[in-house]
Amino acid sequence: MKKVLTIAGSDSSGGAGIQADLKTFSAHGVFGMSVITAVTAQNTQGVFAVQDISKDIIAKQIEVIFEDIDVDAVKIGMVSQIDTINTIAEELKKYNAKNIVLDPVMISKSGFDLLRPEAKDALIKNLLPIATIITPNIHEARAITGMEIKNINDMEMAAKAIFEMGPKNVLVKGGHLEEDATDVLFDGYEINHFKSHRINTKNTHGTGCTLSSAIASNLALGYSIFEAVERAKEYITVAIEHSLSIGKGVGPTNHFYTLYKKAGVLNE
Ligand SMILES: Nc1ncnc2c1ncn2[C@@H]1O[C@H](COP(=O)(O)OP(=O)(O)O)[C@@H](O)[C@H]1O
Ligand SMILES: Cc1ncc(COP(=O)(O)OP(=O)(O)O)c(N)n1
Repeated sequence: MKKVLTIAGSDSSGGAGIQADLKTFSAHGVFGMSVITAVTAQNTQGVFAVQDISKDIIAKQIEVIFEDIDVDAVKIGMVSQIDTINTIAEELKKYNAKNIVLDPVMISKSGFDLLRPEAKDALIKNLLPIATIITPNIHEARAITGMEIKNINDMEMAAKAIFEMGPKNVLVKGGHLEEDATDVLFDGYEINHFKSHRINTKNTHGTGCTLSSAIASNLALGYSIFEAVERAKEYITVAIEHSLSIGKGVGPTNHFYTLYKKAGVLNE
């Protein structure tokens, strides 16, 4: 069985972060493992508190996994602060980790800083260059490049600018634009678009976490970058189409639809 590690924060309400990642891994039939970087007190209405985990225990979690288990892919999500970022970069380099999917989480949909503003430069300098693929949303692509992004053409320009910072592939996600939900992939040679219709729902909590974990799962399973993104886009589209009205705010994506549909035991 392929083994995939998520290095990310915990979302107490289960819609984003580590919890979304592990659900996505299971739905892809890969074995999920986790290194927790921070614990958030969060629900569908917002993020209310964060406790960062110390760099020593983050390093130890990574070390004991890599010393024991062959890791086929790594997804990096919420990294919170400078110490955490530098520790993750050092450890992943030490173990020559492969198939690294970096979701450069910065601000939650409710407006909470999941990355401290002063840590942005460390993320760009130390995590971008080790990423097999980075998956910024429009806001994150703007923060990384300083460019205005208002349409697909701007997304393409931003993807090319981020590529120059070191990652092997860049996927700029279009979930926050108003037209169709088109994501733009640049692999250093060509641009590809992954387009779906915009689904009219308020329940989009954890979409970025789900997409990046699906890409990591597909890379672990041996798909190329193009195929991994294509399959992940199909997965997130179904997960949003059948998203769940759980809680009073922005509900989560649905990982069970794909899983149970495959098993023929769908119980909506
Ligand atoms: N309303 C929507 N309809 C269809 N796809 C969406 C919608 N919102 C987001 N997506 C897709 O979900 C994925 C995550 O995108 P996005 O919401 O931009 O990321 P993030 O959660 O990091 O802000 C992308 O593939 C995007 O195109
Ligand atoms: C612990 C944790 N990690 C990441 C996020 C961000 O999730 P994302 O899918 O980018 O979108 P929203 O959660 O902001 O809807 C998070 N909220 N919590």
